[in-house]
Amino acid sequence: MAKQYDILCRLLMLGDSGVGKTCMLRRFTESEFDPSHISTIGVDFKMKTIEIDGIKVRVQIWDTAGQERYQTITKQYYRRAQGIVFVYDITNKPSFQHIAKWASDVDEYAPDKVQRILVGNKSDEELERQVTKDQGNKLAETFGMEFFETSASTSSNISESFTRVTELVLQAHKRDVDNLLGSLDEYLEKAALEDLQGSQDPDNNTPVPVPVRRKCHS
Ligand SMILES: Nc1nc2c(ncn2[C@@H]2O[C@H](COP(=O)(O)OP(=O)(O)OP(=O)(O)O)[C@@H](O)[C@H]2O)c(=O)[nH]1
Repeated sequence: MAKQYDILCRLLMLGDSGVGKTCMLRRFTESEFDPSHISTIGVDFKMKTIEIDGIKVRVQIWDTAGQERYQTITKQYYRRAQGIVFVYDITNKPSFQHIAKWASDVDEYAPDKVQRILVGNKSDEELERQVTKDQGNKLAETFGMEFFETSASTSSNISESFTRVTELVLQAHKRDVDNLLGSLDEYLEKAALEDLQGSQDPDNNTPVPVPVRRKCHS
């Protein structure tokens, strides 16, 4: 059985209801866009495997409900997040103003090492724009985050933003990743050696074990 991925990373999407979190996630994982708005209840997640610097990363992305009434549930997911995608809607100023609140919740409930990016979604709706790109950039700078404008509708910057936050997570966990890859190399060398020895011994029928799935932090 071929190894399917090297590392698992957990991302969390946060932002007001209707900013397009579910659509962004579906665009990234399924290359689809559904214009209807069915509010997420509590949390949901989707997975996608991407390759970064030769490492196969299984990205598990948690999509949270933006509605206030689910906040008690969704906050329970902050603790295990390694990366956060804060999303606002460029055609909805209040959703932009609320980013500060989402960010302060993350400060309170997420691990210190958590990586964050800021995303202004619905960039295809230029005529309806209420938040300028410059305002987005400045807010991101204030919080020390990288900034993207995306469109789940046209797919603009969707893959780039999810890939970037995953890269930031890998960088933040670099030592863990190096250790994992180091032990994988050792393991493969050992397995190859055993395989070679086995092939020289006609009585040796031992199967070569397959690397198991591992996570990128404890
Ligand atoms: N024009 C445009 N519309 C979008 C885009 N992304 C999402 N929408 C629309 O915005 C609405 C809300 O999208 P959702 O993805 O359901 O929003 P959400 O943030 O997941 O909402 P909650 O689950 O309630 O938190 C839907 O009607 C989408 O069609 C986009 O990039 N461009």
